Amino acid sequence: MLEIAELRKVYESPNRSVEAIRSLTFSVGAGELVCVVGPSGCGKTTLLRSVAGLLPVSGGQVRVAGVPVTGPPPRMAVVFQEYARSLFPWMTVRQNVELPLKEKRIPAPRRLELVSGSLEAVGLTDAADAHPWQLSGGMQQRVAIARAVAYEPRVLLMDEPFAAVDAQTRADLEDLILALWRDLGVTILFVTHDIDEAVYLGQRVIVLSSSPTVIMEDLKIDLPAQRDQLTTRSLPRFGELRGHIYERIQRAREAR
Ligand SMILES: Nc1ncnc2c1ncn2[C@@H]1O[C@H](COP(=O)(O)OP(=O)(O)OP(=O)(O)O)[C@@H](O)[C@H]1O
Repeated sequence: MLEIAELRKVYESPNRSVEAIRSLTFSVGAGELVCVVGPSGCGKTTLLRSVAGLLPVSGGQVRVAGVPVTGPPPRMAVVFQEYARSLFPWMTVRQNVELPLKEKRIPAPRRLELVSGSLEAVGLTDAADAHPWQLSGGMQQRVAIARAVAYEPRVLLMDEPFAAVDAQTRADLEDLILALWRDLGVTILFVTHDIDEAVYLGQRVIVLSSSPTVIMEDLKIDLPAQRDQLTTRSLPRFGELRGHIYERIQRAREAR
């Protein structure tokens, strides 16, 4: 579904050039959930924005379902960390979720169906007529997730989506993503700086080096497919995988 081939990104400005990504090559199969971790500033957001077609790349190519990305690809949705900035405060929850569907020119009856279905999936049916600023941070992020889900994406990109919520809400949102992923069969590329979160969610975890970035490791997470916060996180294998990734990232930081 996603092919990233020798992706390179250099940010050029008149007095400075920053080589954010040197060369990245990996792919994500249809229906896979792959997490990306790496030291701060290693280019995780740059990678995601390149895949989303929001940033011109300096070299290499990104393909979605075989088609080279030159702008935002169809049927791709992105959830960012800053939910407060990604929702329109003057619109209700329902209107926020509906907006991209209007832009996609989906007929009104189908829009209603998709909006109700996705609000129900994230447990926000009762908040449909509230405004984002009347909701907690975790609820606002669920609105952003509902908006992405209503769009019926085949690829969902998530950029540290839970970094700004408290630990309990974060665990709930992680489980929400796992449930949606299983139900919808969507392909997910999930960027996080939280190693535990990457191991808990991912079928694979890609570990990036410090900038200029290359892949340090592409690790299969051989934990049972059925995951839950208590059992999965207390498995000895969970600890081993976490320790292994932690050590790789430490090494990446020291090599800077
Ligand atoms: N618009 C820009 N212009 C110039 N340099 C940039 C720009 N955006 C990012 N960079 C640089 O590219 C590198 C990668 O940044 P990026 O935000 O992609 O990293 P990140 O891994 O997402 O960081 P973090 O984990 O701290 O969120 C950094 O050195 C950053 O300073």
